[in-house]
Amino acid sequence: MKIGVIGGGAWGTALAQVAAYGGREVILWAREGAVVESINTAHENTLFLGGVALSPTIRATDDLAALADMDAILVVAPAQHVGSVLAAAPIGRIPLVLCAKGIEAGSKRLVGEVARAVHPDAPIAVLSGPTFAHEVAAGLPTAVTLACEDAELGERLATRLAARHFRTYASTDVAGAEIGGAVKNVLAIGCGVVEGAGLGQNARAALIARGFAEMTRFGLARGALAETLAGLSGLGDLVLTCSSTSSRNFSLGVGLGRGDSAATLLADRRTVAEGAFTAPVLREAARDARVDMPITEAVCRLLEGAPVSDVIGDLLARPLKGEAG
Ligand SMILES: NC(=O)c1ccc[n+]([C@@H]2O[C@H](COP(=O)([O-])OP(=O)(O)OC[C@H]3O[C@@H](n4cnc5c(N)ncnc54)[C@H](O)[C@@H]3O)[C@@H](O)[C@H]2O)c1
Ligand SMILES: O=P(O)(O)OC[C@H](O)CO
Repeated sequence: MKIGVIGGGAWGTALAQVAAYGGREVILWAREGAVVESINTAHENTLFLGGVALSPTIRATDDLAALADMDAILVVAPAQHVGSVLAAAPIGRIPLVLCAKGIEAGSKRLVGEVARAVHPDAPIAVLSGPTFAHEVAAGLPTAVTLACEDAELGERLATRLAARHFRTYASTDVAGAEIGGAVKNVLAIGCGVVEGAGLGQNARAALIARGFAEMTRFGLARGALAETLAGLSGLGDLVLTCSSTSSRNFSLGVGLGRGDSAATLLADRRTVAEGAFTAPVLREAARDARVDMPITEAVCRLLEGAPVSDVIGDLLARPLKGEAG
């Protein structure tokens, strides 16, 4: 099976490394000439995943046409850029495995909806779960959801993309897998704020639990299955991302919690913190669906510059209610 990867950031590179196990050839498209050069000459992505020795069977290119005869393509560009990158790629009927976690600003579309609009003939799958790129690239174990409406194709992709340390669990709930990954990034910013503002570990655990309630309400309203939201791509990834400064979203929140502005924190980064872009559009989508998402609303206010003490005070001052509500 010939596997292509679109996106030469940390996750695209780590997934190329997984796909290359057993000596399989992988072609990775990267936007940056420096990434292409570094992978092809030194077998390392010094810009986004330095220190990891990559398989020599991974070949990098800056030409999307090189992906024209792949059996499957992993799409690992940031969510806001998936539409533009895919529009320039020769996809036709090649199955697309979407690995970005976010919602497109403006259109309010999940990444799968974006891909379907650009390439209506391409089968769509989603790969998502608790996966820090540096751990996966180092061969540490994890497990992910591989969701595809076509169950047979999903099983085939799950089998082909699995490795000894990278377990894939097949599902047919594409929306559920996508919503978990998109929403957890926003909640991770909130948990980072709790850390940065020194609000304690009880507060972080409470925020994870109430955040999961929020993710579930939104997911069910958008047709997701509860078991997907409680699985690897939902709760599993939520717990990971809300617990570690290895998360770009969590660490952005830590900075906000210490009183830095989002503009300052984001200006210093080459890497993507998807939650910062997903939060405002998730708030809009939740309001459209009449789903109450107070933590998402709070994260949006923090990103917009509201003082941490005001936002936390307002969250805590909301009327008490039943836990199931
Ligand atoms: N890094 C991880 O541990 C990890 C794990 C799972 C999922 N993801 C998801 O994978 C996706 C990609 O993240 P990453 O960590 O690989 O990226 P990264 O933060 O390592 O690198 C940034 C990426 O954004 C790309 N980019 C920047 N501007 C662009 C533009 N205008 N058009 C197209 N591409 C542009 C860069 O080329 C680079 O590939 C995100 O949705 C992220 O949430 C990341
Ligand atoms: O660094 P983050 O916050 O983008 O998280 C990376 C992955 O999504 C974790 O599964």
